[in-house]
Amino acid sequence: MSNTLTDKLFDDNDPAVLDPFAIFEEWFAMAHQSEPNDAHAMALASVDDGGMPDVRMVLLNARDTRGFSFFTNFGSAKGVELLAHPKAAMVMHWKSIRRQIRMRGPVEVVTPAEADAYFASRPRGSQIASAASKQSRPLANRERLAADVAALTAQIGDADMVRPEHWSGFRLVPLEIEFWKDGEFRLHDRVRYTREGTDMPWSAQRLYP
Ligand SMILES: Cc1cc2nc3c(=O)[nH]c(=O)nc-3n(C[C@H](O)[C@H](O)[C@H](O)COP(=O)(O)O)c2cc1C
Ligand SMILES: Cc1ncc(COP(=O)(O)O)c(CN)c1O
Repeated sequence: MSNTLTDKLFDDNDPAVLDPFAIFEEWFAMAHQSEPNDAHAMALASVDDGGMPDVRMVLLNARDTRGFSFFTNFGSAKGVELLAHPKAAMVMHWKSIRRQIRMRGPVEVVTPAEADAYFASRPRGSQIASAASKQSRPLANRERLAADVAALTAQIGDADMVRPEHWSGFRLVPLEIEFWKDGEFRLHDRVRYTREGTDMPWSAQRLYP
């Protein structure tokens, strides 16, 4: 008899509703053991003013009982899209364990203190890069980027790098979390957790693969 959360998740004889954040942690820990790199990479989807979906990879940074955060340039395509339409979907797929987790829900901007703390933890080179890069806007050539980085580096000297206003984080607050585990002949296991709001209880539903 084994009793991982995953066993319970897919046990039809035990209808207990689990904490999906805890299941996430179990899978995420497994992924960290087996993925060659970036187990915390996720595809993040947003939508533009025309309703056209957009997607790109970001790194999952902080996570807690509120939700799942990532950091970026707020003038980037994703920044502009999420500020205008603060809802997102994300998916993580770990090839090494053949599992997928997807989530959807509203996004909120992290607090300045949270953004400052994460920014301060990054290597100085990354701090300077995110201040120098006008992410997602046209760049004439690579030389221009190098010159911008060099100018900023000289300007700062030995001073601490302060987080630029345009660089912060979003937190995806999931109202849906789906767990998918590969099965033989495409007969996968899927269970979707949903809740009506952040203060509402989760319910779970198995889905056809
Ligand atoms: C594995 C991986 C992780 C990435 N993580 C981030 C990230 O955390 N934040 C970020 O702004 N861009 C990240 N990027 C770059 C984005 O995928 C994307 O190129 C950039 O943010 C611009 O996207 P946008 O034009 O849709 O805003 C990452 C790319 C890869 C491949
Ligand atoms: C442009 C950009 N910004 C931010 C990140 C997130 O990583 P970190 O905060 O560790 O630099 C990445 C990761 N690839 C990135 O490419």
